[in-house]
Amino acid sequence: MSFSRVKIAARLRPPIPGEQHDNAIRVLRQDREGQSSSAIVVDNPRDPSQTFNYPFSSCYGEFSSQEEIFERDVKPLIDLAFSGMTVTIFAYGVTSSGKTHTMQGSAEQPGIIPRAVQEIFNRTVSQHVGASIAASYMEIYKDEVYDLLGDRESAAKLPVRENEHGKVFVANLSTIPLDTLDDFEVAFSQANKQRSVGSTNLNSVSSRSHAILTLHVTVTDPLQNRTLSGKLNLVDLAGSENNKLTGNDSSRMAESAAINKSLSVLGQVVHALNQGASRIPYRNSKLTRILQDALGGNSVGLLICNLAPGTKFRQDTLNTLNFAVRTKNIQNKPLVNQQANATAGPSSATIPPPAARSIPAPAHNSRIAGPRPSRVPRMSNAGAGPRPSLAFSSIPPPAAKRESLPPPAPAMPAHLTEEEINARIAKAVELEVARRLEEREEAARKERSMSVLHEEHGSASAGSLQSLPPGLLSPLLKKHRHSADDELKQRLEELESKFERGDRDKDKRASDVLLSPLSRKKTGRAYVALARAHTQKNNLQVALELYRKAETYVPDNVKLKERIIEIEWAIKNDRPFAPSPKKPRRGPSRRAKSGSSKHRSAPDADADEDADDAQDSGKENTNAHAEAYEDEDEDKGEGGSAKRRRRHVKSEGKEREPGTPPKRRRLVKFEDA
Ligand SMILES: Nc1ncnc2c1ncn2[C@@H]1O[C@H](COP(=O)(O)OP(=O)(O)OP(=O)(O)O)[C@@H](O)[C@H]1O
Repeated sequence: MSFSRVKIAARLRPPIPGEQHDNAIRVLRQDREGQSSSAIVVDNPRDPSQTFNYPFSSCYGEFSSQEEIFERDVKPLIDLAFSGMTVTIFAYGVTSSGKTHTMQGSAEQPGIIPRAVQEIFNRTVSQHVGASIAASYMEIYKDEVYDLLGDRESAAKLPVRENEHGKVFVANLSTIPLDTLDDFEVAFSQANKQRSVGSTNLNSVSSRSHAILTLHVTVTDPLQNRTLSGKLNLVDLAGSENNKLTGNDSSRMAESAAINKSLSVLGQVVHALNQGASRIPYRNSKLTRILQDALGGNSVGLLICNLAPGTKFRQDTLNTLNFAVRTKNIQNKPLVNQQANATAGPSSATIPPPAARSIPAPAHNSRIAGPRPSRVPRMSNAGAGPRPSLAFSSIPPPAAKRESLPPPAPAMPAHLTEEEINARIAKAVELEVARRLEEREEAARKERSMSVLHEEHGSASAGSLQSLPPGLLSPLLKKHRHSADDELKQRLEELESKFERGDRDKDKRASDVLLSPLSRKKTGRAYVALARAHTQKNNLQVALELYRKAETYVPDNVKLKERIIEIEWAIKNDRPFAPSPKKPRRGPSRRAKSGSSKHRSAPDADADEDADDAQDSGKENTNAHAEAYEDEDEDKGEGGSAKRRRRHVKSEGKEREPGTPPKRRRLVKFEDA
């Protein structure tokens, strides 16, 4: 089976009138040796002389046009929908960051939705005589699903169900056939008037719901006697909200709480997928249930991270970008939805599409029959004007009519044998490092019992660290020297030589092949532990390489980035570097108690923190993004979260003396809080 990672694009909007403009968040583009790269750069809130870099293949700045985004990132995905795949594109970001602008746009600057519809029609007309298009459009408001193509005043809450093939669908959601672009324009404009919007301090037309437009593309392929059913899900998420900034009143607060909760669950789903968890909490919100296919399912995914500019939005931006980094690791397994045509009888390879109910097309311009009336109160759009309508005519026609459909994007490579080998190597590395950590823990425990004082001065583990073998992977290599598995031996040798040479490019490639998110995290943690050992021996250059290596496995780890900056600083200024001494544990951690991982109880608490506490950087904001990344602490109550935030706030505000290394903030560990 082929795998496909969720692709990430980041878009920084320009300042809007009345907003202060500063450069705290910016897009960096570089062209080196014919290779172009781009990144979002954010000033470190605690030290403006330092920055956080988030490299993504698609980064758009304030001058990027709607067309640029569509042509570069969306159009290629439309090919996949025509090949029978499900594609999900979702716009994510804090309120007022430009999600609706990106998805819908305006009459002057049409966004992804009108452009995608036009592109589908262009192709259908010019290339696929047998193609048909249909649409459904729903909103998730306060965790209930409503049909936006029906009469919203008397809308029923729609149930979310699963069909016999495990596909999640919204029951009774209407699907309208679209014969012309006009059909869509009329239905979509009408539906958007019904979408729940409200006015907040940050956005006069703020979306109060998540909106999901699905375009169904059915292509009959008479040559192969099959019908391909592709889908394009275009998702405009409601933005997470910091109620201090939005100035929400009580009714808006209820909406805001629902928005923040669903986004928090989205964060938990992404986190669980990254952890390789056996239970993914899709069912904890309608949003994640409906997006299940896009997150670890059979859909091809594009996440567009919308970012608002300036210091005011910096923490939200960091939260959004950290979410993006986590999402990037999610692997989907795209499937082609195809059915053998009736004359040929059912094909064994057939994957039936989800059993969503279609309703007949209304006559042109006619209202679509609404679902059963309900007593669900209609939410108020008071204080907000309608979103501007779209003008499809303003989208320029394609330059030239294409003669034939470009070949579908090649299937993603699925080197299963390679994966197996990699998994074994990852496991071997993990086991070896775990063994070493255990040895060290044992030694440290003995030492601690001899002298508590000694430990408090940070030298407790020094003796045990001396006993670490000089070669990093050599013991593993030795262990497998007589193994019958030549490929495994060869890969270990490669890893060994790559690492010892410090060949970072190849090294990165080696890290890329360890595919399981859990393995990545564990391996990252292992490298952090080794790096720390070298730091304590003052082998700063080696330690730096090891930390960088760790970063390739856990790229979203803010603390790790900070540690790298600190060591770089120490090397550059020829200063020794002393990691902060480990605080003694007050008692067994919650994780240790639950026995979830023996790595967690390793004595190298700093390393453990380094690998785990990425998202803790500045959680002062009480918005949903921040909550979403606190999801490690699954059973935390709100009080616990607030307590942690207060502690973080307390630790802020101490300025660094010029000429001293950047201080590493010691974060309160979840277990301690
Ligand atoms: N790239 C852009 N260029 C110009 N204006 C933009 C851009 N992105 C957003 N805007 C403007 O910023 C404002 C907020 O954008 P938008 O309503 O799309 O945000 P949002 O993320 O959908 O907010 P919410 O989550 O509250 O619905 C709007 O006035 C919009 O026109």
